[in-house]
Amino acid sequence: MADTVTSSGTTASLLTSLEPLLRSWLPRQRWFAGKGRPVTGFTPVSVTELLPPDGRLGLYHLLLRVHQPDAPGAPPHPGDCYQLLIGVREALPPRLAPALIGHVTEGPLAGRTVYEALHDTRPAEVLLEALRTRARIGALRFERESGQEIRAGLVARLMTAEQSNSSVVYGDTFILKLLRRVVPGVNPDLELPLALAREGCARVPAPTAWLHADVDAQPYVLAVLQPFVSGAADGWELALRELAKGEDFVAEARALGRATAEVHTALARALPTVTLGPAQLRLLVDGMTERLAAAVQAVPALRPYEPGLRSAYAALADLAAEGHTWTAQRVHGDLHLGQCLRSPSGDWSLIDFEGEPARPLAERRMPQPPVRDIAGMLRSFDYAAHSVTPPAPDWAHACRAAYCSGYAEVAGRDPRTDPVLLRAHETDKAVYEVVYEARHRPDWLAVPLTAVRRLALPDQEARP
Ligand SMILES: Nc1ncnc2c1ncn2[C@@H]1O[C@H](COP(=O)(O)OP(=O)(O)O)[C@@H](O)[C@H]1O
Ligand SMILES: O=P(O)(O)O[C@H]1O[C@H](CO)[C@@H](O[C@H]2O[C@H](CO)[C@@H](O)[C@H](O)[C@H]2O)[C@H](O)[C@H]1O
Repeated sequence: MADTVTSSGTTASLLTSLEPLLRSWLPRQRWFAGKGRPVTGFTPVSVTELLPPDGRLGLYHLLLRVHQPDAPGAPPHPGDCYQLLIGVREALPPRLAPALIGHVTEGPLAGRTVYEALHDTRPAEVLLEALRTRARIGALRFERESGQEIRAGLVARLMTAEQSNSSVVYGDTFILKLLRRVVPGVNPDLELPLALAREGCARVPAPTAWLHADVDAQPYVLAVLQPFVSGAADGWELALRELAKGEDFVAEARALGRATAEVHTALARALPTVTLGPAQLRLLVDGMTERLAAAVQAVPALRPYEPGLRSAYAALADLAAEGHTWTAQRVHGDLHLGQCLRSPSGDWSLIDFEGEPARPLAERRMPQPPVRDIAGMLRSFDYAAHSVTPPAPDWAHACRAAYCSGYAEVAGRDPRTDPVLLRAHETDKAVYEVVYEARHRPDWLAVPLTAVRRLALPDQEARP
């Protein structure tokens, strides 16, 4: 552990007290990626006292490596590192009951209650104030983009929607996304919006400030503050609303296609692009094939479709062998309707450039064919249409076509002109979704499995 800044004596006691409480609390959090395996222990990566516990409220920032038995067949892993903001109080007021982690029974903090401090306004406001003043506390570095101001005294509220990370809204002005599972290195959730903002692309809220830590000479991006798009609705809720009314979503799908193309065009200007020749395409296909094999192990319901799904990748390998090449660039990496925000004036923004949370950071930062994001959105229209009763495949088909047309209007190239590349990427995404749902929302598993059945059929190349 690098910098540890606490009042004397409280660190060891805090960690000892927390261990049994976190063992049962952590696996219940939506953002906890190690579900299904017991938590066997912790190693502190960094512990920073933000408020001493001698007053009414104590506040700790923790980076904890969480130990779990390795998943069956997986290579040995040191354990994921999670970011926690822990509050300490004498007792919790009723409004904070959902934030309870547990009651400390031993040591200097005995009799106190520890809780998830992001639910509490004062701790969340401590973070904003630190960003506003560019504070340095222990290993924590609170940074603010030059020329960007933060007004003092904005009131905090935690966003209640369960996500991969946790977000706090300040007034109606800013939103702070606190990353939960953190890895050292450049984080695309800061890197890409900053690059886009500096490129003048208005389709992404520009980062105002961010938190990072240097631990054992390793940089960690921990949180990003952006302007809050007030009154926005996300594409997923809008799509479901239209489906419920029996209305199409074609105009919005086209606008989303245009917005995606604008972001892709700006990313291609701001960051390097590469040509994928036979060797790189081989690696791309190998990656897809390996992910499918791992997914079949994890979710046996995929097994009957494995040969059909493999044929999607084999078709891409054949084109590569014939000498086809494609351009790759930095992309969003996990684009779906929930990542698209429509402002009250009707403008679309894209958010959450973290990529697929389960993938290694180096992989998420690699240039990829832009069709990867397009496939994500096409899957999302299909998701919406298959999450209602009765399913509405024609609704999805119309959205998918309109999205591709909108994309082509801006990018000058229609993704449907590359059906083999598109099918391979849609297949890869559907396989990812099967694993994601099996792990996080088993009740939803049938939705991507429906797509898997379709994508495993050999005549899919002509779609959408
Ligand atoms: N700039 C923003 N303005 C308004 N709402 C936002 C903004 N950024 C994110 N949100 C809301 O916060 C939610 C979570 O943000 P996101 O970046 O997708 O986090 P996660 O990685 O946890 O999914 C989004 O679904 C959206 O509703
Ligand atoms: O938490 P993130 O937004 O980073 O993304 C993860 O969770 C998403 C679900 O919340 C998941 O998306 C899948 O479900 C969506 C509907 O809830 C659907 O619109 C998407 O098309 C579908 O992939 C996403 O895959 C996962 O990475």
